[in-house]
Amino acid sequence: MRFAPDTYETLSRARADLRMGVPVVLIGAEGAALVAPAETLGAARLASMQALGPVDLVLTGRRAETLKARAYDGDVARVVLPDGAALDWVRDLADPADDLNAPMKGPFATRRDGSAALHRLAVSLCKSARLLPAALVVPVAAGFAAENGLVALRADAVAPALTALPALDHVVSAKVPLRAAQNARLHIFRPEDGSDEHYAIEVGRPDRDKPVLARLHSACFTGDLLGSLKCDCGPQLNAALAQMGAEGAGVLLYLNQEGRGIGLANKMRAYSLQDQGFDTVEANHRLGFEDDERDFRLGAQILSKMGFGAVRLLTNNPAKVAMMEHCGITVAERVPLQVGKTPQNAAYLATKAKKSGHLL
Ligand SMILES: Nc1nc2c(ncn2[C@@H]2O[C@H](COP(=O)(O)OP(=O)(O)OP(=O)(O)O)[C@@H](O)[C@H]2O)c(=O)[nH]1
Ligand SMILES: [Zn+2]
Repeated sequence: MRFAPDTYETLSRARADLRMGVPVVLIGAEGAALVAPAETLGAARLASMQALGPVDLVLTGRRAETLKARAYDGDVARVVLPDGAALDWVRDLADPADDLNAPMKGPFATRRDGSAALHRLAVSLCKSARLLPAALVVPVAAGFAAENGLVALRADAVAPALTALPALDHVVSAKVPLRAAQNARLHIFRPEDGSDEHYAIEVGRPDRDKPVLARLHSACFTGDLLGSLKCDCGPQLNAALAQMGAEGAGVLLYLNQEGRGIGLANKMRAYSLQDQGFDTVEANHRLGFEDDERDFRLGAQILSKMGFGAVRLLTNNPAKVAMMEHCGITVAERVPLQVGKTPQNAAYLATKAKKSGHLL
C-alpha cells in the first residue's frame, strides 16, 4: 500500500503553503534550501530565515533589469539581503508598485558564485502559485523540512513537473442552454496536478471529421464578467459563442489562465502600473513576468480529448495558431475575431499588435 503523495501532489501542497506564506524546502544535488515567497512571507518568519544564514532575494532577470541589479544567472538574479533587512525592503524590491513614487536605491549586491539551480526553481514555484515572482532563499540541512513539518521537494523531480503538461480528466458535462446557442453543453476538465479546472462549451454536435469552429478563450474576470472597457475579451467571448450558435456547431474552451497566466492579483498590479503610464507588455516585465505566461498545450489536450484534430480557430493571435499546430492540432483556417474596440482599449490593442504580433 502506498499513501505518500507523489511529486505532483506534493507540488500542489507546496503551492498552497507558499500562498499562505509558509516556506517549503527544496533539496538539490548541492544541498537544501528553505524557500519563501517575498509576497506572502511574514515578518516573524523573515527574521527566522535571517537567523539561519545569508538570505538571497531571488528576482527574475526582467525585474532585475528594472532595478538595475546585475543578473549574473541570466533569467534570475540573486540579490544579497543586507543584514537586518526589513520586510518592507523585501516587498519593495519584489513589487514595482512604488518604483516611481519612491525609487529603490541601489546598488544591489547580487551573487555570482555557486549554483543558482534551486533559486531558479524557487522563482518558478512562486509563479506557479500565481504570486509575484520573487523568492527568499537560505541554505539549510536536508533534515530541516522534517524537523519543522514543512513540505520538502526534490529539485530533480520538481523541475520537470513544473514544466510538464498535467493530464486533464473529463469530470462531467451537462446541457446549459445559452442565449447565443440553445444547444450547448458545458464540460469540466480537471488537471491531475491540482491546478485550476478548465471548461469547454460544446455547441451542437460538431462533426469530429471536419475542422470545428473553435475559440481558445483565456479567463478575464474584468472583461468577461464586469464588462471592462480596458480590453476586448467580453465582446470576443460573446461574438465567438454567437458565431457558433449561428453556424449550429463549435467549441469554446474557457481556459482559467487569467491575466495571460499571471493570475488576477498580478493582473491588477499590471493595471496599476498601466495607470502610471506603462503599456501592457512593459507592466508585465516590470513585475518580473514575460508578456505571456499562458500554456496553450492545455487547450490542445482538451481538443484532442474531445475528439477534435482540426479547427477553424477564432483568433487574431498568430502565436495561438502556431502553438496549436505545434501540439498536433491542425488549424485549417484562422477566423478573425475583431470586436469590442473602445477608446479605452485602443492603446492596449495597438500595443498587442506592435509588440505581441496580434493582427489588427
Ligand atoms: N497581464 C495582463 N493580462 C491581460 C491584460 N489585459 C488582458 N489580459 C488578459 O489577456 C488574456 C486575453 O488575451 P488577449 O491577448 O486579449 O487575446 P489572445 O487570447 O491572446 O488572442 P485572441 O485570440 O486574438 O483574443 C486574458 O487572460 C486577460 O485576462 C493586461 O493588461 N495584462
Ligand atoms: Zn480582458
